[in-house]
Amino acid sequence: MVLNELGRGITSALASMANAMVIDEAALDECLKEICKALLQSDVNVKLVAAMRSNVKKRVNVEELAAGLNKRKIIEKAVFDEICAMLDGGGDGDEKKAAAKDGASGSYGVRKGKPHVVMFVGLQGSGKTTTCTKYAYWHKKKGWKPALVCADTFRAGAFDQLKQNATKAQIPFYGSYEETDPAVIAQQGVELFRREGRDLIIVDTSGRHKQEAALFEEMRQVAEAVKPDLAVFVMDGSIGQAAFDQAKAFKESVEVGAVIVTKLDGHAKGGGALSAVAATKSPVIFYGTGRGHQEVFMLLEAYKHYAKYATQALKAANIPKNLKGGKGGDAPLNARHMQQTMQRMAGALPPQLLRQMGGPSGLAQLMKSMEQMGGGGMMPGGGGGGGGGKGRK
Ligand SMILES: Nc1nc2c(ncn2[C@@H]2O[C@H](COP(=O)(O)OP(=O)(O)OP(=O)(O)O)[C@@H](O)[C@H]2O)c(=O)[nH]1
Repeated sequence: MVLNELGRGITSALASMANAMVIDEAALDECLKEICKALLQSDVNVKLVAAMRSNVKKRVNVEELAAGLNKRKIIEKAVFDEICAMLDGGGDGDEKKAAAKDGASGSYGVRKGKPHVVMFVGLQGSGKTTTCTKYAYWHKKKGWKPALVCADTFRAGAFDQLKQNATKAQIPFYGSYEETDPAVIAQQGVELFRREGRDLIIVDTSGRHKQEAALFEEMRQVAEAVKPDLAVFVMDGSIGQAAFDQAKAFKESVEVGAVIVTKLDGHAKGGGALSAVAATKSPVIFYGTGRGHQEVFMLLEAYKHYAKYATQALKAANIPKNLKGGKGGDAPLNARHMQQTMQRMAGALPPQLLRQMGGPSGLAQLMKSMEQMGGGGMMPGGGGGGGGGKGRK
């Protein structure tokens, strides 16, 4: 996946700076140049890249840093924070958008104990219908009672597609072959499933493009009819630079609170996602990596992506490269050491990112999942990083 290449590019830029004889303005500039190159190659908007560079430069004045301070650590932390800010959209502190407290019980913006309506919006063919079912299925596995409503009256066959997906995933659905007003169908479906006690009602809408004013008006009417707790902007990972304008147009019409990037199993560079994050000020919550409803390791994929940056946090928190214990460094970590490591790592992560990961317990769970996946990419020095970290000062 191209995101891995981005992760590698960033890690290797930081590693070469760390290996420089002297960390001065020139070394910082060289490191930032490499990071910017990696971001641009991944299709991240040039303005965002420039802003990231200038923010890091504003935060770190290498020449003025007092002697004795660990310049490498300060620079890594600044880069890490700025990249995280690109990912999580900054948020607006709105309670309803607060991340789920327990990463295992719900995804971003939905919490157990209260019914939710989640509306999916996006361009034609971005993967809304497919992702609706994946999203429903993912939550069903976590004990939710999801239901799907097809408010796409524009594309012939949309209802049949949703019906087919929902049937395979064994999730109740609602739609109509006769009714032509999507707002009416959406309202009827939401009311029906509310009566049935469903706690996650997902409304799929037609694909539309920002030039289509009438379709945008229709989307506003659907939102007005169902008053979603969360509107999710679904974007094709290969959309690239166009993501910013499109996402912005959606955000101006409905209160988009989260982004899902699809088709990252293909050749998509994925960097456009960061533009959508910037335009909607909302975080990426899932990644779609396939057509089937069971390809629902999306949150884990997102976590994996965060993990790249969490790796930087581990370094910034000065946690040893090798998390294994014992004299030879080969024994498994004991529980106490692991807990201490988690605490230090949690302390080094920006609070918002930590919240998205489900707090310290979500972070611990993530570490465990990464271990189970056998990648070791989460662990510093455990693969995935460039350079191996020798000769570091
Ligand atoms: N490879 C891959 N294909 C995907 C993914 N998500 C969706 N697709 C495919 O993309 C195509 C469009 O997906 P849909 O879910 O129909 O998209 P949509 O946004 O609902 O489409 P409209 O309602 O026409 O706007 C379908 O062929 C899906 O199988 C993904 O993550 N990976």
